[in-house]
Amino acid sequence: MVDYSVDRNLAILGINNPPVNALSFHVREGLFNGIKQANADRRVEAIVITGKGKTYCSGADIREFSIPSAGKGLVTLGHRIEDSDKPVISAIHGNALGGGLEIALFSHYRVANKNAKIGFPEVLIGLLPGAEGTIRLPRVTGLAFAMDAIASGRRFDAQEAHKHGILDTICDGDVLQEAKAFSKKIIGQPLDQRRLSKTHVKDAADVDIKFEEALAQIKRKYRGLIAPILCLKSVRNSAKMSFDEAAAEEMRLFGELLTSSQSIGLRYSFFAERSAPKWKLPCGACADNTTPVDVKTTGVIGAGTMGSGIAVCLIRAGIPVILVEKNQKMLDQAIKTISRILTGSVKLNRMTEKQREHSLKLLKGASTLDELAGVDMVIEAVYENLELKREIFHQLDKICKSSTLLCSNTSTLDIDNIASATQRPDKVVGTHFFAPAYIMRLLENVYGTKTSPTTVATVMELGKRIGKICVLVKTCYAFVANRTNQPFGAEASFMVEEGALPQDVDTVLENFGMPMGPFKVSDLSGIDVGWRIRQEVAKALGLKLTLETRYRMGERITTLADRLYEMGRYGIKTGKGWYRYEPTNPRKPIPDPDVAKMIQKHCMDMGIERRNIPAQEVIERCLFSAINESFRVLEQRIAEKPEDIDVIWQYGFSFPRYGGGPMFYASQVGLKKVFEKICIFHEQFPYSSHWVPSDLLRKLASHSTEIPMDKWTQFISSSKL
Ligand SMILES: CCCCCCC/C=C/C(=O)SCCNC(=O)CCNC(=O)[C@H](O)C(C)(C)COP(=O)(O)OP(=O)(O)OC[C@H]1O[C@@H](n2cnc3c(N)ncnc32)[C@H](O)[C@@H]1OP(=O)(O)O
Repeated sequence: MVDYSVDRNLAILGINNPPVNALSFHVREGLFNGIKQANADRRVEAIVITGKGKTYCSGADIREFSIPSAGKGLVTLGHRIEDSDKPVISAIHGNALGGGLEIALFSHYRVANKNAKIGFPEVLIGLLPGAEGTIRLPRVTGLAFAMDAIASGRRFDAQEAHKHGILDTICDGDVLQEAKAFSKKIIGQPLDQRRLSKTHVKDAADVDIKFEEALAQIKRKYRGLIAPILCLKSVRNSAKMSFDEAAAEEMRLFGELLTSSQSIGLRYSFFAERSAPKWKLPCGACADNTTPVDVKTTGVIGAGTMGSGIAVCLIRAGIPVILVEKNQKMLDQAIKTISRILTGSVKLNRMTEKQREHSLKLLKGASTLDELAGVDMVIEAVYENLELKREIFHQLDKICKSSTLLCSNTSTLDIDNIASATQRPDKVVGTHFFAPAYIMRLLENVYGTKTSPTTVATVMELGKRIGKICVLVKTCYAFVANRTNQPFGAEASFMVEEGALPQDVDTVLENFGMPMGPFKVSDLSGIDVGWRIRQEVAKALGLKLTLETRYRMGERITTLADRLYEMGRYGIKTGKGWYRYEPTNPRKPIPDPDVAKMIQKHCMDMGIERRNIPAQEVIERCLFSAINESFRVLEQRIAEKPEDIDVIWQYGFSFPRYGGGPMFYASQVGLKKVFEKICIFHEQFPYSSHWVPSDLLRKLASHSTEIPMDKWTQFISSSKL
């Protein structure tokens, strides 16, 4: 794990732990022994720590944090490095992150390649740089930089690190050669001033002001998160306490964070996000054994909000788009909107003006499908109507070259049904983007019964190219995202009917960690949008909708949202929805007594007795109903693994990252407790089929011990299939 070699008067310790050279136990041991050996070796005058392969070191092994001896030995190793009688130079290329940067700060000198990335990302997994990082960095850079870097977790480049004194030199080429040349200048120089534990924080006198400034910013930016605050406190200690006292306190704070539920959730989320792109089909095809085809040109059908947003994603990533819209006025409007979105990106420094111009050149408007004959991939984004989509796919099948992939941005409709309108069902797939498509990171890719592995590989790869987090799911009504979110929204509305007000439900869920409650989301996305979908579904089922009912086809429903629609309250766009909005601050929701009156009248008319709904009930009914549906989705193999569902909730519905997602939340509450509560709600609300307990959940909950998440799906084959 650490290769030891001697090159003339230099000992080279090469960290060799692919893929990211994490500081796992054997790496720490190897470095410790290497330093010892080099100090005992008469030939050696200086020691270089470097990384084999693509990177120097990306930090502690995050998986080891779940075992009791987490990170033990890193500080001991660090002290061994700093105390070395022979100078130690860290030669950095690729990444020096977290514990990797700490090893560099224990070293006496640091040289780096100009492309290296440096940082303390621990806060992103709910921790702080607990191997004296919060005590050492301010001694090098001063307090303001250290507070910002440690509490934000951002990665910065070698130039910035050099400017702030973290790096002694940066080079263009091979960093090991640079370290060798550098060693000639420093061999024989006294080391004491190079040992950061012997130095002081230069701007210590300003610590209180800087702390208060940074704290105010952190509280605004990272609402509800503990780690950024403890990061700041530990940096403050570096200026107020002796080195040893601050280091001891840092270790205590690290221990507190390590066992915090936020860090446990964030560490889970780190790996869940990385597991999502590792798709697998029932036939055995998977990401590792399937090659995607190269997509050079694309077409997008429909220049509405979704189509325009998807076009932005593609052209921004350098992929040409033909945007087809038969209504010329809409097409012109969409092209203007796309241009405006890209101008916004320039203003936010997310792209340069030159990149914006280049992207816009990749966009071509067209009025007929014939223009799509030669493209490699088409994404249809017309409104949610099965017959319309089938007709479009039928035509595309005749127009497009035989290799063209045909994708639908449907959010609910069966992919098999759409694919059966073509002679190429193997090349038909769902690509479900989330609004606004150019902002939301999730792409829910949906395979049908006949979708080929190559088609799946291609949409997964395309998603990655355009910067999305892709999750693959199997076709069914509403797929995973909307299907598991539906009961969550339904229960929120039922509770308003039973006694809560929209703002009560929103506040509880926001306190839980959702950035916006469901009623604020509904106002943002448009009450008319939901209304139109309900009308379409009713039309397809041949149903006549009425406001004066509580049941439809044996299921409990609520017509509260339809009543708002009838009142012309479409949400933010009309200045009124579940809330009201002042023209002076059109995005700020204000609880509206008119809505409360409407709700009360509705309840009176429908004979519903209102009651107080406790906060705990709001959380349990919203989340447990979604969890129950999620277990069904797993059971039916619509989602391959629980992590996929959680990633969908994080990136599609902004579930707090530290909460993991509904499945992780269920694992933390305990499946037995979740199951028992679901059974109670099922008894209480017999007309909501989302409360019928999932068989898989029942099976898992019946075990005497909690079954870990990675074993959940094993219980499907042994029971139902
Ligand atoms: C008293 C005790 C005191 C102890 C104090 C300890 C203080 C130190 C704490 C730390 O160092 S915490 C870790 C800090 N480092 C990070 O958070 C880095 C996390 N990794 C990344 O940001 C990225 O992985 C990367 C390094 C930028 C590389 O990105 P890339 O896109 O190239 O690859 P990935 O797909 O993300 O990763 C590849 C592979 O590697 C796994 N992995 C990455 N980093 C770690 C890690 N630090 N520990 C364990 N595993 C890691 C990642 O999960 C991927 O593997 P698979 O999941 O695909 O199997």
